[in-house]
Amino acid sequence: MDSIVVTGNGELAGQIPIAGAKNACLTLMPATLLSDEPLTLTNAPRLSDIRTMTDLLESLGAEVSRLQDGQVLAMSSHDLNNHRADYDIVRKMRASILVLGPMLARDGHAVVSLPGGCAIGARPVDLHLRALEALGADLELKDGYVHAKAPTGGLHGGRIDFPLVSVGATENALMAATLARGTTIITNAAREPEIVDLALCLTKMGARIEGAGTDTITIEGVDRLHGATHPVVTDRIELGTYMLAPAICGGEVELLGGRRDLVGAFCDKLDEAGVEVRETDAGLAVRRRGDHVKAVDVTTEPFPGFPTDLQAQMMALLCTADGVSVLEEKIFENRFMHAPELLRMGAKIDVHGGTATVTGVKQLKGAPVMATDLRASVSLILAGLAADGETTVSRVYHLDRGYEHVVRKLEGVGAKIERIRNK
Ligand SMILES: CC(=O)N[C@H]1[C@@H](OP(=O)(O)OP(=O)(O)OC[C@H]2O[C@@H](n3ccc(=O)[nH]c3=O)[C@H](O)[C@@H]2O)O[C@H](CO)[C@@H](O)[C@@H]1O
Ligand SMILES: C=C(OP(=O)(O)O)C(=O)O
Repeated sequence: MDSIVVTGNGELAGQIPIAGAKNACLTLMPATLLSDEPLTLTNAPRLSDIRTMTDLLESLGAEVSRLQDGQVLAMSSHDLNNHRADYDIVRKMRASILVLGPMLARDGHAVVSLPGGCAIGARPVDLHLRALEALGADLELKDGYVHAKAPTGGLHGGRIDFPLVSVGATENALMAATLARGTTIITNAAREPEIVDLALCLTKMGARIEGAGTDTITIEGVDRLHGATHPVVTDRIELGTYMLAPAICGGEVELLGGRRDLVGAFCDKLDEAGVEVRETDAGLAVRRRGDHVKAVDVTTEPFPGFPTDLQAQMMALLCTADGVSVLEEKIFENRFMHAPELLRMGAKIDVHGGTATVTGVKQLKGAPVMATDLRASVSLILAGLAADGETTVSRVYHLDRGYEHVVRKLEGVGAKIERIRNK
C-alpha cells in the first residue's frame, strides 16, 4: 500500500487549482440513468470514487467514456440491460445508493445492495427508502438488497417531509421525482451546493424544479428527460482543505476557482481564528495574520453551516492554535478517528462522544500515522506540513477517493511531500 511522506518546510506560496466536486459528480453521474440520451459532465475530478461510480454505471449497461485526460465524462444510458447494483461495487462507496431513485423512476424496477456502515458512522439509508415510498414505490428488503418496484404507470408525485436533513436522500428523491406523475414537494431538504448543481443539471435535461438551495423543493414531473452538457461545480471541500495549508504553515496561497459562497461558514471561522480570506479575480487568496492562529469553537451542521467534511482538517489547524478549541461533530457519530493519530504527532486532544477539546501546542512533531478515512487522511497531511520533521501517512488509498494530484498541488506551493509507491 502506498504512503505519503511530508516534511515540515515552512511557509507556502503560490496557486492551487481546485477541481470539480467529488460529491456533486457522484450524484450527477447517476442522473444519466434518467434519460436515454447522452449526458456529458465537464470539470469532472479524477478520483477513485468516480472510477467506482463508472464501474457501477457500466455494470448496469450504461456507457461511460472519459475524455480530455478524464476531465470530461460522456455517458449514455440508452441500453440499460441490468437493474441490479451488486454488493461488490456498492460496498466500496455509499453514494452507489444514488442509482436507486433514477432506475426506479425511469424503468419501474431496481435491485440495489444496501451499502452498510462505514468508518465514520452507521449511515443508514432509511430516509432514501421512505422518500421513494412517498412517491409510490413498493420496497422489500431481502438478502441485503433493496428490491424496488414502481406501481403500474410509474412513480407518482408526493409529499416528502424529511425528519432530518440528508444530502443523499434529497438527491435520490429529487432525481426520482423528475419523472414521477404530478407534483412532489420535499421539505427539510438539504441545501448543499451539490443539490443546487444537481437541480441545475436536471433542469438542463428538461426537469421542472423550483427551490433547490432552500429547504423546500417543488418538482413537477415530466414524461421524459433529454441529454445535456453540464460543468461540475467547484469542490468546496477540496477548496477548504487547501485554504488550511497557508493557515497552518504561514505564507499566502491563492485557490483558483475558489468561491466564498461555497465556504461561507468556514471562512467566518477562519476569520475568527485570525486567517484572512480575500476574493481575487481567479478565486480566493488566504494568509494567516500572525504567527499562530487563535482557538475557535466549531460545530458541524448541514449547509450553510460548518461542513462535517472539513472538521478533521480544521482540527489539524487548531492543534497549533493559541488556546483551547471545542469541536462538536453533529452529523456523524464516529468522526474523530484522526484524533488518536494527531496525538501521535504531539497534539493535545480529549474526545468525549461527539465533542473534541483541542488544546493548542507550540509545535507538532512528525510521526508515522495511519489514515482511517478520506478527510482524516488529509488532516494528517496538513498536520505534517506544519510539523517538525517527517510524517509518514499510510493507507493513502482513502485519500485517492477525494483528492486528485495532492502531491503535485502541494509541491506547487512549496511543500515537501512525496508519495512512496509500495508494490
Ligand atoms: C457522496 C456524498 O455526497 N457524501 C456526503 C453526503 O453524505 P450522505 O448523503 O451519506 O450524508 P447525509 O446527509 O445523508 O447524512 C446526514 C446524517 O443523516 C443520517 N441519515 C442519512 C440518510 C438516511 O437515510 N438516514 C440517516 O439517518 C446519516 O447517518 C448522517 O448522520 O453528505 C454528508 C453530510 O454533509 C457528507 O459528509 C458526505 O461527504
Ligand atoms: C464522507 C465523505 O464521502 P462519502 O459520503 O462518499 O463517504 C466525504 O466526502 O468526506
